[in-house]
Amino acid sequence: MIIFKQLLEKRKKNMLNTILKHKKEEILQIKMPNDENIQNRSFFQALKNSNREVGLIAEVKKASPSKGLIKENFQPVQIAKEYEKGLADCLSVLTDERFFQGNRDYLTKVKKAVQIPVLRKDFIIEDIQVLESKKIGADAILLIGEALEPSKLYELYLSAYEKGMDVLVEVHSYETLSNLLALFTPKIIGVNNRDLTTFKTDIRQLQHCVEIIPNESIVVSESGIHTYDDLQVVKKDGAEAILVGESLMRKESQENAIYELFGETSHAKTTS
Ligand SMILES: O=C(O)c1ccccc1NCC(=O)[C@H](O)[C@H](O)COP(=O)(O)O
Repeated sequence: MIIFKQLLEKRKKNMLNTILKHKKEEILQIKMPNDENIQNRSFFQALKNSNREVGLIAEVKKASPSKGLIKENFQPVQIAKEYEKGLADCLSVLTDERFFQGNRDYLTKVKKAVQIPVLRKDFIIEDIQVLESKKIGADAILLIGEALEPSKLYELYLSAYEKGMDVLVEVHSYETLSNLLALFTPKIIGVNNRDLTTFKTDIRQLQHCVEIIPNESIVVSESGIHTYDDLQVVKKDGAEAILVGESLMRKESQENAIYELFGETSHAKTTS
């Protein structure tokens, strides 16, 4: 039993590396899709002018390495439409197939079915994936500080903006953030409450980073946000937006799940 637990821990510890190793192989097989040519939407502006005091990026997430299968009978377009009805500001769609049971076609279908901006949630490490993201209709991509050298991340960041997409620059640690800020100021900074090497999640992670985040960057708190009380905690720590997947996905109605998370009883636009 102890050996089994140790093996499980070891496997979890290496998860980010395992994913990145697989991505490097996957990139060699990318078949560039036809250009979907769907009109670009500003992810940044949608968060800046959010429907609520704290903006919401609602994630379309079937499964994850830490939780396994999250949503049986997964219908990405239906979920996305419900999120939009619930006044999510933006959507995040997981496109990684191996570890999250996502698909790049899900993103394209979702983008065509809703009016709000869509983030491609994947592990982007090479420019070819940035181009691919644009072609499938992404309005924004995720770049992970713990997965990339700062200079590489900046190169991909510039490439995304050149192509008309926004970037959610995600970090977990103060150190990663501080190294990136020495190079440039991302327009949108996400602090992931989940350590991607151990899966340990602490919704107070933002408090370690917030003091060095420049005023002009939008601050997003990501992962592990389940309740209205969690939302109050991250808001108090400085979150201007949240990225939520699992807790919304596990509910029967994604629309009602949003109201519940924000402590709302009705479909009211609550920005003052
Ligand atoms: O979710 C995971 O298990 C995971 C494991 C390894 C790398 C990334 C992972 N998740 C990506 C995310 O950042 C989350 O999907 C996102 O922030 C939403 O988190 P949650 O609300 O906890 O589903």
